Amino acid sequence: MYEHEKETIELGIIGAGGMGRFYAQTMSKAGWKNVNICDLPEKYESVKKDFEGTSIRVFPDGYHISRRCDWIMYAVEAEYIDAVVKKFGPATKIGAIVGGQTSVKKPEVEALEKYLPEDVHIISCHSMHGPGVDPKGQPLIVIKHRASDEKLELVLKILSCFNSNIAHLSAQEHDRITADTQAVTHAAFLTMGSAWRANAQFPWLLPHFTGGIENVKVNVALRIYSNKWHVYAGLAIMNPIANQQITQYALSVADLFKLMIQEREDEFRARVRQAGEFVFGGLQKDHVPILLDDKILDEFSLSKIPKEKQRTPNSHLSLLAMVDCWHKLELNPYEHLVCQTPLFRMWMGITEYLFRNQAMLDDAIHAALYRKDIRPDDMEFVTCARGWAESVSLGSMEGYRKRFEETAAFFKDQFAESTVVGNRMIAMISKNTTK
Ligand SMILES: NC(=O)C1=CN([C@@H]2O[C@H](COP(=O)(O)OP(=O)(O)OC[C@H]3O[C@@H](n4cnc5c(N)ncnc54)[C@H](OP(=O)(O)O)[C@@H]3O)[C@@H](O)[C@H]2O)C=CC1
Ligand SMILES: O=C(O)C(=O)Cc1ccc(O)cc1
Repeated sequence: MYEHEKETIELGIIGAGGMGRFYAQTMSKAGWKNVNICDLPEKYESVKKDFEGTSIRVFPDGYHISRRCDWIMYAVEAEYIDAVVKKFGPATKIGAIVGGQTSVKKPEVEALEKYLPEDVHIISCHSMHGPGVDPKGQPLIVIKHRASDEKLELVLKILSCFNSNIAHLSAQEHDRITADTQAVTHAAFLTMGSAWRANAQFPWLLPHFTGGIENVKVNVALRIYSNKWHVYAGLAIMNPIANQQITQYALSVADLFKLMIQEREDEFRARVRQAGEFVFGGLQKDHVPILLDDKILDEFSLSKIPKEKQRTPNSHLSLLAMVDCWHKLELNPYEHLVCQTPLFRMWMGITEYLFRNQAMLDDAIHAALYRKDIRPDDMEFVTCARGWAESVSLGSMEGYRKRFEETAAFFKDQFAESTVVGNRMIAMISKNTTK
């Protein structure tokens, strides 16, 4: 397919990190003959070495890419997008198509509009998964920002090699939806990690954090902390809508906690019930649950605790607060599945599981109100949720990095194992992504 284009079109990627390499390799494997990539000039020799023996061409910097390529993708840190496009954008070949892969589109399209010559087309994209995940069936957002239909057609041909589910959105729609699908999800898992660290807990050693949906919490939190901090910082701090949503999440956590410690059972139950009805009440009778059964999740444990000792009740404050947050923001997460990432799907899956399983929800509510032995965990969760929300609203990338790295260091010995288990979990949950 597209044999002529594959021989003649020059594809270019600026930024040879995880995503840039993943794009270059996938395109080259699909038969695109002219795939070009660069990173920073000081990394030229090492990147060249990494691509030795492949047909991918490595260049010293973005000027080389800009001057020769017909399709160009900036795959750099969101924080640097303005500076990098400012530098190389003006050298773009006449009539080329340019876009970015950053996880937040407002700063990206602003930079492209500002620095690219007017005869250049702007079509951005965003794969809704990390570089280690099979792209087949995962959402791939395409943003035709300033381009002819003919150029869009060419971009769709180029991106077809991922076999992803293409969704067309504007930059604004993208940022509104991903604030929920990604930024709040990450905030919840980041909070779990820093709360465990604050309590000096390795959760896989504790009965109330092992088995079933607890395994998702532990694996996903560790997966995030084992990745690059700038990905999470960029999409939270540089997206103004993300800030509002993360702030509401922290507020929901704190409000619920205040009702819990005063044992105001009626109000607490009413608030959880109303939120649950708002989010899940409209589901059709034949709705297929995202997770079929939480027993499936038992096999994704990092724990060595025997199964029969598992399952002591947990308040699931993180999940109750998520549903409360969606309710307060009047936001239906099912409408956002168009931008789902594997981690969001997992998060939705366990939330849906809890709220549609009345016995489990009752146990969680009871534990939240009356089990004093888990209060220290919930108290740290409240503190850390507010800490992350403040860190995002202060807008300091450096502050975010410090918070992130402190917790990452605490968990680092477990990363190798959690990555393997996390990959299996993502493969399981992605099986019916498109359904
Ligand atoms: N990782 C993920 O799961 C996903 C990430 N994204 C987004 O894609 C983008 C890239 O992410 P990812 O690949 O993970 O990050 P990486 O940090 O792995 O890659 C970014 C690369 O760009 C390089 N770079 C920085 N400035 C320049 C420059 N002036 N010229 C050439 N190269 C430069 C960086 O170098 P250095 O490290 O020295 O700064 C780095 O090697 C980010 O915006 C991220 O938000 C999108 C989807 C998924
Ligand atoms: O699945 C997730 O949320 C991830 O953490 C991976 C990820 C990170 C950044 C993106 O822009 C898209 C996907």
